[in-house]
Parts: sequence; structure tokens; C-alpha cells
Amino acid sequence: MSSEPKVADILKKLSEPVHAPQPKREVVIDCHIKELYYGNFKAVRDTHIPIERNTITAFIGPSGCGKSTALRCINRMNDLIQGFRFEGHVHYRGQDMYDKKVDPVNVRRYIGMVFQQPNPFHMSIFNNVAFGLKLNRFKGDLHAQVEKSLRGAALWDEVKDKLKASGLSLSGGQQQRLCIARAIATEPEVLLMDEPCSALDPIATRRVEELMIELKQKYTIAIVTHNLQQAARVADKTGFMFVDTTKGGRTGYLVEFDDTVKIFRDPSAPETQQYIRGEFS
Ligand SMILES: Nc1ncnc2c1ncn2[C@@H]1O[C@H](COP(=O)(O)OP(=O)(O)OP(=O)(O)O)[C@@H](O)[C@H]1O
Repeated sequence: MSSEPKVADILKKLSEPVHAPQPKREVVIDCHIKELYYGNFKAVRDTHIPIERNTITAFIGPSGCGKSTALRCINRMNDLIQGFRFEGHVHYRGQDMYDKKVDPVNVRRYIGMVFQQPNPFHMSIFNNVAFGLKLNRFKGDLHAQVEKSLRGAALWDEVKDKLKASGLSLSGGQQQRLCIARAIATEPEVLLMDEPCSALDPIATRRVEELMIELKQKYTIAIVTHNLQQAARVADKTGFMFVDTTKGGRTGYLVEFDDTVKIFRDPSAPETQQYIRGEFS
């Protein structure tokens, strides 16, 4: 049985007054974006997010404030975008992920990613999970590792009798859990999730949220979400980003970063307070 709190406990906690801050844990990722550009467009500035081990960190804020950009910076997914340039650093266990000697493919081996739309490959359920393992020339027992990953993503019982069926034959929620199984198969330490529930119905969303809470016992998770209730339900830490429109720009920046309970119950900045209250979107 999991000793982690369930969603209902978290909601209860959020309705209680804010007491002492959560104890600090080891920082696994230290992401500091001084300035980030797409071509001449300054998309993000002054955003510093320390991500602590075995926690869920949420990025929230209005559309276009740079949440996905900041998340993609962490495992160098932005490198694939033409014109991307950034000043700052991303340290993973003290090592600079943007050091010239670091291979971005290797970065993604340790820092996996799950996307907004479930995107299983056009292959069997088994091969979807085995794909990254084969790519990395996995030397162990492939079947055992696939089963372990599917169990880890709380999907094993639903698919164990049809591992040869196409990954695309699953429901949307199952497909997203298959993508999570694929992401954890190579045993990354960190999982980045960009709006992982936005294409799912409320029941599948709740299932994935419960799964995230289970997964944080083993992984460190960072998530982008538009859904404030989701951030409140699952995240330990939350960063609120906003858009600076002064000087004719539209540059996202971090307004505040704190324990989720503090952000939702007693935020420091008026912008955060207004956003949480739904005074602007
Ligand atoms: N590939 C790209 N090329 C150019 N500009 C981009 C690119 N991706 C994002 N941007 C711009 O960077 C800014 C931040 O975008 P980003 O998608 O990170 O924001 P977001 O907060 O995740 O938005 P949303 O909540 O709408 O998904 C936006 O102004 C966006 O138009």
C-alpha cells in the first residue's frame, strides 16, 4: 500500500491554513533562465526553478507565459527549434546540461518527457514500451522490464492479455499511461509532463493524477498545467509565470515559486492572487 497522500487528502490539506513551509529536499534540477529567445523574440526571462527530489513541481500561468518553453528547456527539447537561444543554466545533479560536451540524447535518457497528446507509436503495446530499451541496447530481461514499466504506469492489468495489440487500439487515458510506461521504461530520474491530461476525460485525468502521485515516490516530476485544480491536487511546489507586456514585448517570467499550499492559500504577489482567484486568464 502506498503511504503517499491521495487526492482527497491533498484537497483537504489545501483547505487548511498555511503553517510552516514544507521541509527542503535535495535539488535535482536547478533551472535558471536569464533570457530565452526564439529568433529575435524574447520568450522568457528571469525564471529560476529549483526542482526537488521525489516531488511534483507545477508550472502554472496564462497562455503564452512560457510554461512549456521553460519545461522543454530542462531536457533540451528546445534545441530542436530553429532560432532557439538561451542564457542561463540547467544543472542536473550539479552538471550543466548545456555544456558542449553533453549529448542532448543522453540528457533525455535521464530526463524523460510525456506530451499533451498521447502519442503511442504505430506498433504493439509491448514494442511501444520496449522501443527505448532496444534503442539503448538494454542488456537485461526485456519482457520483465516491459512488465515492470506497464505496472509502474498502472496499465499492466488492463493490457497483459493483449500485448501484441496496437498501442493505438487503447483508450485515450490508456494511451497516455502507455506513454508514461514508455517514458519510465529506461528508468529516467526525472519526468517532465506537458499538459498530460488536457486531452483526457475527467475519469482518465483523475487516474493519471493518482498515478503521478504514486510515481513521485520513485521519480522527480515537473508538470505544466492549465488546470489550477490539478496543480493544487498533485503538486508539492508551484511556480506561477506571467507575461510582461511593457515595452511592447510579450515576455514570460516567473512571478513566484513556493509550496503549492502557499501559492494557493497565501500568495505573495498580487498577480498570483488575481490569477488564482480567476480575475484574469
Ligand atoms: N517554436 C516556437 N517558435 C517561436 N515562438 C515560440 C515557439 N514556441 C513558443 N513560442 C512562443 O513563446 C512564448 C511562450 O510559449 P509557450 O508555449 O512556452 O507558452 P505556454 O505558457 O506554455 O503557453 P500555453 O499555455 O498557451 O501552452 C509564446 O509567445 C509562444 O508564441
